[in-house]
Amino acid sequence: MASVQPPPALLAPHRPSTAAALRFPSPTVSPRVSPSPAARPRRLAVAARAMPWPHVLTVAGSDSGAGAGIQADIKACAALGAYCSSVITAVTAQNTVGVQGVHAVPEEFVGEQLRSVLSDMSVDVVKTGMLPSAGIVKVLCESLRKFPVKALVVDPVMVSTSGDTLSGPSTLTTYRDELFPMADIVTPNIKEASKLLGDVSLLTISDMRSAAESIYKLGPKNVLVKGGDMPDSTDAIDVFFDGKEFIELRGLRIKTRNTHGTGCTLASCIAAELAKGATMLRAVEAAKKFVESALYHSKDLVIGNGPQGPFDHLFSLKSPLYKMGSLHKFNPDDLFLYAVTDSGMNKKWGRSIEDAVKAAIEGGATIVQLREKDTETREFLEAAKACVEICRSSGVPLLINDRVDVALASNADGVHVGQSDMPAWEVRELLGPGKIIGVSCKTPAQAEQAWKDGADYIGCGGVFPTTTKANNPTLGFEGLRTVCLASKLPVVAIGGINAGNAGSVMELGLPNLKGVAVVSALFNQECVATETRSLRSILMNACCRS
Ligand SMILES: Nc1ncnc2c1ncn2[C@@H]1O[C@H](COP(=O)(O)OP(=O)(O)OP(=O)(O)O)[C@@H](O)[C@H]1O
Ligand SMILES: Cc1ncc(CO)c(N)n1
Ligand SMILES: [Mg+2]
Repeated sequence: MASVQPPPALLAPHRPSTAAALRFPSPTVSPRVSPSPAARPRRLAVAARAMPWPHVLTVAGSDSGAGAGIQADIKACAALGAYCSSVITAVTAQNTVGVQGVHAVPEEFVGEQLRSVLSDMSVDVVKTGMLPSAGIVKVLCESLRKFPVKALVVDPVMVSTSGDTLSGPSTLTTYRDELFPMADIVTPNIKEASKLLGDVSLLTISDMRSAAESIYKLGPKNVLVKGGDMPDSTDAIDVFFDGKEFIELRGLRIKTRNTHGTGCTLASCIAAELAKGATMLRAVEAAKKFVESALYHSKDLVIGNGPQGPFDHLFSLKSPLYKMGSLHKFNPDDLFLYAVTDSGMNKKWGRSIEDAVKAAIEGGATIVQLREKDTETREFLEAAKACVEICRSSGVPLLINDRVDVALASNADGVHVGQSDMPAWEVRELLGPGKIIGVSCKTPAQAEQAWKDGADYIGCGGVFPTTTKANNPTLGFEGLRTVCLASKLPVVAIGGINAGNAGSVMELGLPNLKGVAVVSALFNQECVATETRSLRSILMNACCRS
Protein backbone atom coordinates (compact mmCIF):
# COMPACT_ATOMS: atom_id res chain seq x y z
CA MET A 1 0.00 0.00 0.00
CA ALA A 2 1.44 3.31 -1.06
CA SER A 3 2.28 5.13 2.11
CA VAL A 4 0.22 8.27 2.52
CA GLN A 5 2.27 11.30 3.35
CA PRO A 6 0.87 13.43 6.17
CA PRO A 7 -0.18 16.90 4.97
CA PRO A 8 2.81 19.23 4.43
CA ALA A 9 1.76 21.36 7.40
CA LEU A 10 2.60 18.50 9.73
CA LEU A 11 6.09 18.37 8.33
CA ALA A 12 6.69 22.01 9.20
CA PRO A 13 9.63 22.44 11.61
CA HIS A 14 8.34 22.17 15.11
CA ARG A 15 8.75 25.50 16.83
CA PRO A 16 8.06 24.97 20.55
CA SER A 17 5.39 27.25 21.79
CA THR A 18 4.10 27.54 25.28
CA ALA A 19 0.68 26.55 24.12
CA ALA A 20 1.00 24.84 20.82
CA ALA A 21 -2.37 23.35 20.02
CA LEU A 22 -1.49 20.20 18.12
CA ARG A 23 -3.34 19.05 15.01
CA PHE A 24 -3.20 15.40 13.93
CA PRO A 25 -3.88 13.96 10.47
CA SER A 26 -7.42 12.92 9.64
CA PRO A 27 -8.31 9.22 10.28
CA THR A 28 -8.04 8.53 6.51
CA VAL A 29 -4.25 8.66 6.78
CA SER A 30 -2.81 5.11 6.56
CA PRO A 31 -2.27 3.42 9.91
CA ARG A 32 0.99 4.33 11.59
CA VAL A 33 3.92 2.16 10.43
CA SER A 34 7.16 2.04 12.35
CA PRO A 35 9.26 4.79 10.80
CA SER A 36 12.37 3.70 9.01
CA PRO A 37 15.53 4.94 10.77
CA ALA A 38 15.93 7.51 8.03
CA ALA A 39 12.35 8.72 8.39
CA ARG A 40 12.04 12.34 9.40
CA PRO A 41 10.66 12.77 12.93
CA ARG A 42 6.98 13.70 12.92
CA ARG A 43 6.55 17.41 13.12
CA LEU A 44 3.56 18.89 14.79
CA ALA A 45 1.94 22.04 13.51
CA VAL A 46 1.54 24.98 15.79
CA ALA A 47 -1.99 26.26 16.09
CA ALA A 48 -2.90 29.19 13.89
CA ARG A 49 -3.68 31.25 17.02
CA ALA A 50 -1.40 30.12 19.83
CA MET A 51 -2.86 31.09 23.22
CA PRO A 52 -0.20 32.37 25.64
CA TRP A 53 0.24 30.17 28.72
CA PRO A 54 2.56 31.73 31.30
CA HIS A 55 5.21 29.12 32.13
CA VAL A 56 7.27 28.76 35.31
CA LEU A 57 10.04 26.21 35.71
CA THR A 58 10.69 25.28 39.32
CA VAL A 59 14.13 23.94 40.16
CA ALA A 60 13.63 22.56 43.65
CA GLY A 61 13.34 19.56 45.92
CA SER A 62 10.49 17.11 46.32
CA ASP A 63 8.65 17.16 49.65
CA SER A 64 7.05 13.74 50.23
CA GLY A 65 4.46 15.42 52.44
CA ALA A 66 3.60 17.74 49.50
CA GLY A 67 3.32 20.82 51.68
CA ALA A 68 6.43 22.51 50.33
CA GLY A 69 8.92 21.91 47.51
CA ILE A 70 7.99 21.35 43.90
CA GLN A 71 4.61 20.08 45.00
CA ALA A 72 3.77 23.47 46.52
CA ASP A 73 5.26 25.23 43.51
CA ILE A 74 3.13 23.35 41.00
CA LYS A 75 -0.06 23.86 43.02
CA ALA A 76 0.65 27.58 43.51
CA CYS A 77 1.30 28.18 39.82
CA ALA A 78 -1.81 26.22 38.82
CA ALA A 79 -3.92 28.26 41.26
CA LEU A 80 -2.71 31.45 39.55
CA GLY A 81 -3.13 30.18 36.00
CA ALA A 82 0.49 29.49 35.15
CA TYR A 83 1.93 26.24 33.80
CA CYS A 84 4.70 24.79 36.01
CA SER A 85 7.36 22.35 34.85
CA SER A 86 9.83 20.97 37.40
CA VAL A 87 13.49 19.98 37.69
CA ILE A 88 14.01 17.96 40.85
CA THR A 89 17.23 18.65 42.75
CA ALA A 90 16.62 16.45 45.78
CA VAL A 91 14.14 13.99 47.20
CA THR A 92 13.24 14.53 50.82
CA ALA A 93 11.45 12.22 53.23
CA GLN A 94 9.38 14.86 54.95
CA ASN A 95 6.10 15.28 56.80
CA THR A 96 4.34 17.64 59.22
CA VAL A 97 6.94 16.85 61.89
CA GLY A 98 10.02 17.80 59.86
CA VAL A 99 12.58 16.39 57.41
CA GLN A 100 13.61 12.78 58.07
CA GLY A 101 15.93 12.29 55.09
CA VAL A 102 17.42 13.96 52.03
CA HIS A 103 18.80 12.45 48.82
CA ALA A 104 20.41 14.96 46.46
CA VAL A 105 20.02 14.26 42.75
CA PRO A 106 23.39 13.95 40.95
CA GLU A 107 24.24 17.32 39.43
CA GLU A 108 24.70 15.76 35.98
CA PHE A 109 21.09 14.60 36.06
CA VAL A 110 19.89 17.98 37.26
CA GLY A 111 21.66 19.35 34.19
CA GLU A 112 19.92 16.81 31.96
CA GLN A 113 16.50 17.70 33.37
CA LEU A 114 17.27 21.39 32.80
CA ARG A 115 18.26 20.78 29.18
CA SER A 116 15.11 18.69 28.56
CA VAL A 117 12.80 21.47 29.67
CA LEU A 118 14.68 24.58 28.60
CA SER A 119 15.47 23.25 25.12
CA ASP A 120 11.89 22.27 24.32
CA MET A 121 9.45 24.44 26.29
CA SER A 122 9.58 28.23 26.28
CA VAL A 123 10.05 28.99 29.95
CA ASP A 124 9.11 32.52 31.08
CA VAL A 125 10.39 32.47 34.65
CA VAL A 126 12.63 30.12 36.62
CA LYS A 127 11.98 29.77 40.36
CA THR A 128 14.52 28.01 42.56
CA GLY A 129 13.87 26.24 45.84
CA MET A 130 16.10 23.68 47.53
CA LEU A 131 19.51 23.52 45.85
CA PRO A 132 21.39 21.01 48.04
CA SER A 133 24.91 21.41 46.69
CA ALA A 134 27.26 23.96 45.18
CA GLY A 135 27.58 21.73 42.14
CA ILE A 136 23.86 21.93 41.47
CA VAL A 137 23.91 25.70 41.82
CA LYS A 138 26.74 25.87 39.28
CA VAL A 139 24.90 23.59 36.83
CA LEU A 140 21.83 25.79 37.13
CA CYS A 141 23.79 29.00 36.51
CA GLU A 142 25.39 27.44 33.44
CA SER A 143 21.99 26.38 32.07
CA LEU A 144 20.54 29.83 32.63
CA ARG A 145 23.39 31.38 30.70
CA LYS A 146 22.75 28.93 27.86
CA PHE A 147 18.94 29.24 27.98
CA PRO A 148 18.13 32.78 29.21
CA VAL A 149 14.65 33.42 30.69
CA LYS A 150 12.64 36.58 31.46
CA ALA A 151 13.14 36.43 35.20
CA LEU A 152 14.79 34.38 37.93
CA VAL A 153 13.18 34.07 41.37
CA VAL A 154 15.51 32.61 44.01
CA ASP A 155 14.03 31.29 47.25
CA PRO A 156 17.30 30.57 49.07
CA VAL A 157 16.07 27.45 50.85
CA MET A 158 18.57 26.56 53.53
CA VAL A 159 16.49 26.10 56.66
CA SER A 160 12.87 25.00 56.60
CA THR A 161 10.37 26.47 59.01
CA SER A 162 10.64 23.21 60.94
CA GLY A 163 14.29 24.17 61.50
CA ASP A 164 15.76 21.41 59.34
CA THR A 165 18.79 22.22 57.20
CA LEU A 166 18.06 21.83 53.51
CA SER A 167 21.36 22.96 52.06
CA GLY A 168 24.76 23.25 53.63
CA PRO A 169 27.20 26.11 54.22
CA SER A 170 29.25 25.29 51.10
CA THR A 171 26.20 26.03 48.98
CA LEU A 172 25.87 29.40 50.66
CA THR A 173 29.02 30.71 49.02
CA THR A 174 27.93 29.60 45.57
CA TYR A 175 24.47 31.11 46.11
CA ARG A 176 26.06 34.42 46.98
CA ASP A 177 28.80 34.45 44.34
CA GLU A 178 27.04 32.93 41.35
CA LEU A 179 23.27 32.76 41.70
CA PHE A 180 22.35 36.00 43.48
CA PRO A 181 23.87 38.26 40.81
CA MET A 182 21.58 36.56 38.25
CA ALA A 183 18.44 36.85 40.37
CA ASP A 184 15.59 39.30 39.83
CA ILE A 185 14.47 38.70 43.39
CA VAL A 186 15.67 36.62 46.35
CA THR A 187 13.24 35.73 49.13
CA PRO A 188 15.03 34.60 52.31
CA ASN A 189 13.12 33.86 55.48
CA ILE A 190 14.50 35.23 58.74
CA LYS A 191 16.79 32.26 59.40
CA GLU A 192 18.11 32.26 55.83
CA ALA A 193 18.74 36.00 55.85
CA SER A 194 20.62 35.57 59.08
CA LYS A 195 22.78 32.77 57.66
CA LEU A 196 23.49 34.69 54.47
CA LEU A 197 24.84 37.52 56.61
CA GLY A 198 26.96 35.40 58.94
CA ASP A 199 24.35 34.47 61.55
CA VAL A 200 23.39 38.03 62.49
CA SER A 201 20.45 38.37 64.87
CA LEU A 202 17.22 39.55 63.21
CA LEU A 203 14.53 40.45 65.72
CA THR A 204 12.86 43.63 64.48
CA ILE A 205 11.53 45.19 61.30
CA SER A 206 14.51 47.49 61.35
CA ASP A 207 16.80 44.43 61.43
CA MET A 208 14.89 43.07 58.42
CA ARG A 209 15.43 46.31 56.52
CA SER A 210 19.16 46.24 57.24
CA ALA A 211 19.32 42.60 56.18
CA ALA A 212 17.48 43.34 52.94
CA GLU A 213 19.89 46.12 52.14
CA SER A 214 22.92 43.94 52.88
CA ILE A 215 21.60 41.05 50.79
CA TYR A 216 20.84 43.47 47.96
CA LYS A 217 24.57 44.24 47.83
CA LEU A 218 25.16 40.57 46.95
CA GLY A 219 23.70 41.27 43.52
CA PRO A 220 19.98 40.53 43.17
CA LYS A 221 17.77 43.22 41.64
CA ASN A 222 15.26 42.97 44.47
CA VAL A 223 15.14 41.41 47.94
CA LEU A 224 12.17 40.29 50.02
CA VAL A 225 12.96 39.33 53.61
CA LYS A 226 10.00 37.28 54.81
CA GLY A 227 8.72 37.77 58.32
CA GLY A 228 6.70 34.62 58.80
CA ASP A 229 8.94 33.48 61.62
CA MET A 230 9.29 36.88 63.28
CA PRO A 231 8.62 36.46 67.00
CA ASP A 232 5.53 38.01 68.57
CA SER A 233 4.37 39.99 65.57
CA THR A 234 0.62 40.50 65.31
CA ASP A 235 0.88 40.96 61.57
CA ALA A 236 2.87 38.98 59.03
CA ILE A 237 5.25 41.61 57.72
CA ASP A 238 7.75 41.20 54.88
CA VAL A 239 10.31 43.81 53.86
CA PHE A 240 10.83 44.48 50.15
CA PHE A 241 13.89 46.42 48.93
CA ASP A 242 14.65 47.32 45.29
CA GLY A 243 17.85 49.22 45.86
CA LYS A 244 16.02 52.51 46.25
CA GLU A 245 13.13 52.19 48.66
CA PHE A 246 11.93 49.87 51.41
CA ILE A 247 8.33 48.68 51.30
CA GLU A 248 6.75 46.85 54.23
CA LEU A 249 4.14 44.38 53.05
CA ARG A 250 1.77 43.87 55.94
CA GLY A 251 -0.81 41.09 56.15
CA LEU A 252 -2.85 39.65 58.96
CA ARG A 253 -1.06 36.83 60.76
CA ILE A 254 -3.44 33.92 60.44
CA LYS A 255 -3.62 31.83 63.57
CA THR A 256 -2.99 28.34 62.17
CA ARG A 257 -0.57 25.39 62.28
CA ASN A 258 -0.86 25.05 58.52
CA THR A 259 2.06 27.16 57.37
CA HIS A 260 4.26 24.47 55.83
CA GLY A 261 5.45 25.66 52.43
CA THR A 262 4.49 29.33 52.72
CA GLY A 263 7.89 30.42 51.45
CA CYS A 264 7.91 28.08 48.46
CA THR A 265 4.38 29.17 47.65
CA LEU A 266 5.17 32.86 47.92
CA ALA A 267 8.16 32.58 45.58
CA SER A 268 6.19 30.49 43.08
CA CYS A 269 3.33 32.99 43.12
CA ILE A 270 5.81 35.79 42.45
CA ALA A 271 7.18 33.76 39.53
CA ALA A 272 3.69 33.06 38.18
CA GLU A 273 2.67 36.73 38.36
CA LEU A 274 5.91 37.79 36.64
CA ALA A 275 5.26 35.19 33.95
CA LYS A 276 1.78 36.74 33.50
CA GLY A 277 3.38 40.15 32.95
CA ALA A 278 3.12 41.83 36.35
CA THR A 279 5.75 44.26 37.60
CA MET A 280 7.90 42.99 40.45
CA LEU A 281 6.11 44.90 43.22
CA ARG A 282 2.66 43.96 41.91
CA ALA A 283 3.80 40.33 41.70
CA VAL A 284 5.02 40.36 45.29
CA GLU A 285 1.80 42.03 46.51
CA ALA A 286 -0.37 39.49 44.68
CA ALA A 287 1.73 36.62 45.99
CA LYS A 288 1.42 37.80 49.57
CA LYS A 289 -2.34 38.23 49.21
CA PHE A 290 -2.58 34.69 47.81
CA VAL A 291 -0.63 33.17 50.73
CA GLU A 292 -2.71 35.10 53.27
CA SER A 293 -5.96 33.96 51.60
CA ALA A 294 -4.82 30.35 51.30
CA LEU A 295 -3.81 30.25 54.98
CA TYR A 296 -7.06 31.90 56.00
CA HIS A 297 -9.20 29.39 54.09
CA SER A 298 -7.09 26.43 55.26
CA LYS A 299 -6.76 27.40 58.92
CA ASP A 300 -8.99 24.63 60.23
CA LEU A 301 -7.91 21.81 57.90
CA VAL A 302 -6.01 18.96 59.57
CA ILE A 303 -3.48 16.68 57.91
CA GLY A 304 -0.64 15.04 59.85
CA ASN A 305 0.19 14.95 63.55
CA GLY A 306 3.17 17.29 63.58
CA PRO A 307 3.36 21.00 64.45
CA GLN A 308 3.35 22.26 60.88
CA GLY A 309 0.65 21.21 58.48
CA PRO A 310 0.17 21.93 54.79
CA PHE A 311 -2.41 24.35 53.43
CA ASP A 312 -4.80 24.27 50.48
CA HIS A 313 -3.49 26.13 47.42
CA LEU A 314 -6.65 25.35 45.46
CA PHE A 315 -9.06 26.63 48.12
CA SER A 316 -11.01 28.63 45.55
CA LEU A 317 -12.18 25.41 43.88
CA LYS A 318 -14.06 24.46 47.03
CA SER A 319 -16.65 27.16 46.58
CA PRO A 320 -20.07 25.39 46.83
CA LEU A 321 -21.11 27.13 43.65
CA TYR A 322 -18.14 25.98 41.60
CA LYS A 323 -19.71 23.85 38.87
CA MET A 324 -17.35 22.02 36.54
CA GLY A 325 -18.04 23.15 33.01
CA SER A 326 -20.34 25.99 34.00
CA LEU A 327 -17.62 28.56 33.42
CA HIS A 328 -18.88 30.07 36.66
CA LYS A 329 -16.08 32.29 37.79
CA PHE A 330 -17.89 33.34 40.96
CA ASN A 331 -16.23 32.52 44.25
CA PRO A 332 -18.45 33.46 47.23
CA ASP A 333 -15.33 34.27 49.23
CA ASP A 334 -14.87 37.23 46.90
CA LEU A 335 -17.75 38.85 48.81
CA PHE A 336 -15.47 39.31 51.82
CA LEU A 337 -14.80 43.04 51.38
CA TYR A 338 -17.12 44.49 48.72
CA ALA A 339 -16.30 48.07 47.66
CA VAL A 340 -19.24 49.94 46.09
CA THR A 341 -18.34 53.26 44.43
CA ASP A 342 -20.41 56.45 44.57
CA SER A 343 -20.12 59.26 42.01
CA GLY A 344 -21.14 61.93 44.50
CA MET A 345 -18.39 60.96 46.91
CA ASN A 346 -15.82 60.80 44.14
CA LYS A 347 -16.79 64.32 43.10
CA LYS A 348 -16.67 65.52 46.71
CA TRP A 349 -13.12 64.19 47.15
CA GLY A 350 -12.00 65.12 43.64
CA ARG A 351 -11.07 61.61 42.62
CA SER A 352 -11.88 59.71 39.42
CA ILE A 353 -13.75 56.40 39.47
CA GLU A 354 -10.53 54.71 38.36
CA ASP A 355 -8.53 56.21 41.21
CA ALA A 356 -11.20 55.19 43.69
CA VAL A 357 -11.15 51.61 42.40
CA LYS A 358 -7.34 51.39 42.33
CA ALA A 359 -7.15 52.60 45.92
CA ALA A 360 -9.78 50.13 47.11
CA ILE A 361 -7.94 47.25 45.47
CA GLU A 362 -4.63 48.43 46.89
CA GLY A 363 -6.25 48.34 50.31
CA GLY A 364 -7.45 44.77 49.82
CA ALA A 365 -11.01 44.98 48.47
CA THR A 366 -12.00 41.54 47.17
CA ILE A 367 -14.75 42.64 44.77
CA VAL A 368 -15.79 46.02 43.32
CA GLN A 369 -19.12 47.41 42.13
CA LEU A 370 -19.45 50.62 40.09
CA ARG A 371 -22.65 52.28 41.33
CA GLU A 372 -22.72 55.52 39.41
CA LYS A 373 -26.28 56.85 39.45
CA ASP A 374 -25.39 60.34 38.21
CA THR A 375 -22.77 59.65 35.55
CA GLU A 376 -23.54 60.05 31.83
CA THR A 377 -23.53 56.76 29.95
CA ARG A 378 -20.55 57.56 27.72
CA GLU A 379 -18.41 58.67 30.66
CA PHE A 380 -19.59 55.71 32.73
CA LEU A 381 -18.72 53.26 29.95
CA GLU A 382 -15.21 54.63 29.51
CA ALA A 383 -14.63 54.48 33.25
CA ALA A 384 -16.06 50.95 33.37
CA LYS A 385 -13.69 49.75 30.65
CA ALA A 386 -10.72 51.25 32.49
CA CYS A 387 -11.84 49.71 35.77
CA VAL A 388 -12.28 46.29 34.14
CA GLU A 389 -8.59 46.39 33.21
CA ILE A 390 -7.58 47.58 36.67
CA CYS A 391 -9.57 44.86 38.41
CA ARG A 392 -8.59 42.10 35.99
CA SER A 393 -4.88 42.77 36.52
CA SER A 394 -5.46 42.24 40.24
CA GLY A 395 -7.82 39.27 39.95
CA VAL A 396 -10.68 41.21 41.56
CA PRO A 397 -14.17 40.83 40.03
CA LEU A 398 -15.83 44.04 38.81
CA LEU A 399 -19.62 44.35 38.74
CA ILE A 400 -21.79 47.15 37.37
CA ASN A 401 -24.83 48.32 39.34
CA ASP A 402 -28.07 48.02 37.37
CA ARG A 403 -26.66 48.98 33.94
CA VAL A 404 -26.59 45.68 32.02
CA ASP A 405 -25.72 47.57 28.82
CA VAL A 406 -22.59 49.07 30.38
CA ALA A 407 -21.66 45.67 31.83
CA LEU A 408 -21.91 44.03 28.40
CA ALA A 409 -20.11 46.82 26.55
CA SER A 410 -17.25 46.92 29.08
CA ASN A 411 -17.05 43.11 29.50
CA ALA A 412 -17.38 43.51 33.24
CA ASP A 413 -17.61 40.38 35.38
CA GLY A 414 -21.26 40.89 36.18
CA VAL A 415 -24.17 43.03 37.33
CA HIS A 416 -25.83 43.82 40.64
CA VAL A 417 -29.54 44.64 40.47
CA GLY A 418 -32.11 45.91 42.95
CA GLN A 419 -35.72 44.83 43.31
CA SER A 420 -36.89 47.58 40.95
CA ASP A 421 -34.25 46.88 38.29
CA MET A 422 -34.29 44.23 35.55
CA PRO A 423 -35.20 40.80 37.04
CA ALA A 424 -32.18 38.57 37.57
CA TRP A 425 -33.47 35.89 35.19
CA GLU A 426 -33.57 38.48 32.35
CA VAL A 427 -30.07 39.64 33.27
CA ARG A 428 -28.91 36.01 33.14
CA GLU A 429 -30.46 35.64 29.68
CA LEU A 430 -28.43 38.62 28.50
CA LEU A 431 -25.13 37.91 30.31
CA GLY A 432 -24.97 34.14 29.96
CA PRO A 433 -23.59 31.57 32.46
CA GLY A 434 -20.08 32.91 32.95
CA LYS A 435 -21.00 36.22 34.55
CA ILE A 436 -21.79 37.12 38.15
CA ILE A 437 -25.25 38.37 39.13
CA GLY A 438 -26.14 39.82 42.52
CA VAL A 439 -29.56 40.86 43.76
CA SER A 440 -30.50 43.20 46.64
CA CYS A 441 -32.93 41.38 48.97
CA LYS A 442 -34.68 42.36 52.20
CA THR A 443 -36.87 39.32 52.73
CA PRO A 444 -36.61 35.51 52.52
CA ALA A 445 -39.09 35.58 49.62
CA GLN A 446 -36.87 37.93 47.63
CA ALA A 447 -33.85 35.72 48.44
CA GLU A 448 -35.76 32.65 47.20
CA GLN A 449 -36.69 34.42 43.98
CA ALA A 450 -33.09 35.51 43.40
CA TRP A 451 -32.01 31.87 43.71
CA LYS A 452 -34.74 30.72 41.32
CA ASP A 453 -33.68 33.42 38.85
CA GLY A 454 -30.11 32.07 38.76
CA ALA A 455 -28.36 34.80 40.75
CA ASP A 456 -24.95 34.08 42.32
CA TYR A 457 -25.32 36.04 45.56
CA ILE A 458 -27.63 38.43 47.36
CA GLY A 459 -26.93 41.76 49.03
CA CYS A 460 -28.95 42.05 52.24
CA GLY A 461 -29.61 45.37 53.95
CA GLY A 462 -29.62 48.10 55.00
CA VAL A 463 -28.31 46.52 58.13
CA PHE A 464 -27.76 49.95 59.72
CA PRO A 465 -29.31 53.33 58.79
CA THR A 466 -27.65 54.69 55.66
CA THR A 467 -27.62 57.97 53.76
CA THR A 468 -26.30 56.34 50.59
CA LYS A 469 -29.67 54.99 49.54
CA ALA A 470 -32.92 56.89 50.06
CA ASN A 471 -36.06 55.23 51.45
CA ASN A 472 -34.08 52.23 52.55
CA PRO A 473 -35.72 50.56 55.60
CA THR A 474 -33.18 49.34 58.17
CA LEU A 475 -33.18 45.58 58.76
CA GLY A 476 -30.86 45.38 61.75
CA PHE A 477 -29.15 42.18 62.86
CA GLU A 478 -32.42 40.29 63.18
CA GLY A 479 -33.51 41.13 59.66
CA LEU A 480 -30.09 40.11 58.37
CA ARG A 481 -30.22 36.86 60.35
CA THR A 482 -33.69 36.02 58.97
CA VAL A 483 -32.60 36.45 55.36
CA CYS A 484 -29.28 34.63 55.84
CA LEU A 485 -30.98 31.61 57.40
CA ALA A 486 -33.45 31.46 54.51
CA SER A 487 -31.06 32.17 51.65
CA LYS A 488 -29.76 29.40 49.40
CA LEU A 489 -27.23 31.84 48.00
CA PRO A 490 -24.17 33.44 49.60
CA VAL A 491 -24.99 36.75 51.30
CA VAL A 492 -23.14 40.05 51.59
CA ALA A 493 -24.40 42.50 54.21
CA ILE A 494 -24.81 46.13 53.16
CA GLY A 495 -26.08 49.42 54.58
CA GLY A 496 -24.33 51.79 56.97
CA ILE A 497 -21.43 49.37 57.54
CA ASN A 498 -18.11 50.85 58.69
CA ALA A 499 -15.02 50.12 60.76
CA GLY A 500 -17.03 50.59 63.92
CA ASN A 501 -19.62 47.92 63.27
CA ALA A 502 -18.26 45.60 60.55
CA GLY A 503 -16.64 43.33 63.12
CA SER A 504 -19.93 42.82 64.94
CA VAL A 505 -21.66 41.93 61.67
CA MET A 506 -19.16 39.17 60.91
CA GLU A 507 -19.07 37.99 64.51
CA LEU A 508 -22.75 37.08 64.14
CA GLY A 509 -21.28 34.01 62.45
CA LEU A 510 -24.34 33.71 60.21
CA PRO A 511 -24.38 30.80 57.76
CA ASN A 512 -23.37 31.90 54.23
CA LEU A 513 -22.76 35.48 55.30
CA LYS A 514 -19.54 35.87 53.31
CA GLY A 515 -18.69 39.53 53.83
CA VAL A 516 -19.76 43.17 53.89
CA ALA A 517 -20.39 45.74 51.19
CA VAL A 518 -19.36 49.29 52.00
CA VAL A 519 -19.71 52.67 50.31
CA SER A 520 -19.14 55.73 52.54
CA ALA A 521 -16.76 53.91 54.88
CA LEU A 522 -14.34 53.68 51.96
CA PHE A 523 -15.22 56.37 49.46
CA ASN A 524 -16.37 59.25 51.66
CA GLN A 525 -12.92 59.31 53.23
CA GLU A 526 -9.69 61.08 52.45
CA CYS A 527 -7.59 57.93 51.97
CA VAL A 528 -9.52 55.05 50.42
CA ALA A 529 -6.62 52.56 50.58
CA THR A 530 -6.01 53.16 54.28
CA GLU A 531 -9.68 52.82 55.16
CA THR A 532 -9.95 49.64 53.07
CA ARG A 533 -6.85 48.12 54.64
CA SER A 534 -8.12 48.88 58.12
CA LEU A 535 -11.55 47.43 57.40
CA ARG A 536 -10.00 44.27 55.91
CA SER A 537 -7.96 43.76 59.05
CA ILE A 538 -11.06 44.21 61.24
CA LEU A 539 -13.01 41.69 59.17
CA MET A 540 -10.25 39.08 59.24
CA ASN A 541 -9.79 39.45 62.97
CA ALA A 542 -13.54 39.15 63.47
CA CYS A 543 -13.71 36.00 61.34
CA CYS A 544 -10.83 34.46 63.30
CA ARG A 545 -12.85 35.12 66.47
CA SER A 546 -16.22 33.86 65.20
N1 LIG B 1 0.64 32.71 59.94
C1 LIG B 1 0.80 33.48 58.86
N2 LIG B 1 -0.19 34.32 58.48
C2 LIG B 1 -0.05 35.10 57.39
N3 LIG B 1 1.03 35.11 56.59
C3 LIG B 1 2.04 34.28 56.93
C4 LIG B 1 2.01 33.44 58.07
N4 LIG B 1 3.19 32.74 58.13
C5 LIG B 1 3.92 33.14 57.08
N5 LIG B 1 3.25 34.07 56.37
C6 LIG B 1 3.69 34.71 55.13
O1 LIG B 1 4.08 33.67 54.24
C7 LIG B 1 5.16 34.11 53.41
C8 LIG B 1 6.35 33.16 53.59
O2 LIG B 1 7.04 33.54 54.74
P1 LIG B 1 7.78 32.47 55.70
O3 LIG B 1 8.59 33.26 56.64
O4 LIG B 1 6.77 31.57 56.23
O5 LIG B 1 8.70 31.71 54.63
P2 LIG B 1 9.48 30.32 54.85
O6 LIG B 1 9.95 30.22 56.24
O7 LIG B 1 10.53 30.30 53.78
O8 LIG B 1 8.36 29.26 54.57
P3 LIG B 1 8.58 27.68 54.31
O9 LIG B 1 10.04 27.44 54.54
O10 LIG B 1 7.69 26.99 55.25
O11 LIG B 1 8.21 27.45 52.88
C9 LIG B 1 5.45 35.54 53.85
O12 LIG B 1 4.75 36.45 53.05
C10 LIG B 1 4.93 35.58 55.27
O13 LIG B 1 4.59 36.90 55.69
C1 LIG C 1 11.81 20.01 49.51
C2 LIG C 1 11.58 21.28 50.30
N1 LIG C 1 11.85 22.46 49.71
C3 LIG C 1 11.66 23.61 50.41
C4 LIG C 1 11.20 23.57 51.71
C5 LIG C 1 10.98 24.86 52.44
O1 LIG C 1 10.37 24.76 53.60
C6 LIG C 1 10.92 22.32 52.28
N2 LIG C 1 10.49 22.24 53.57
N3 LIG C 1 11.13 21.18 51.57
MG1 LIG D 1 11.35 28.73 53.00
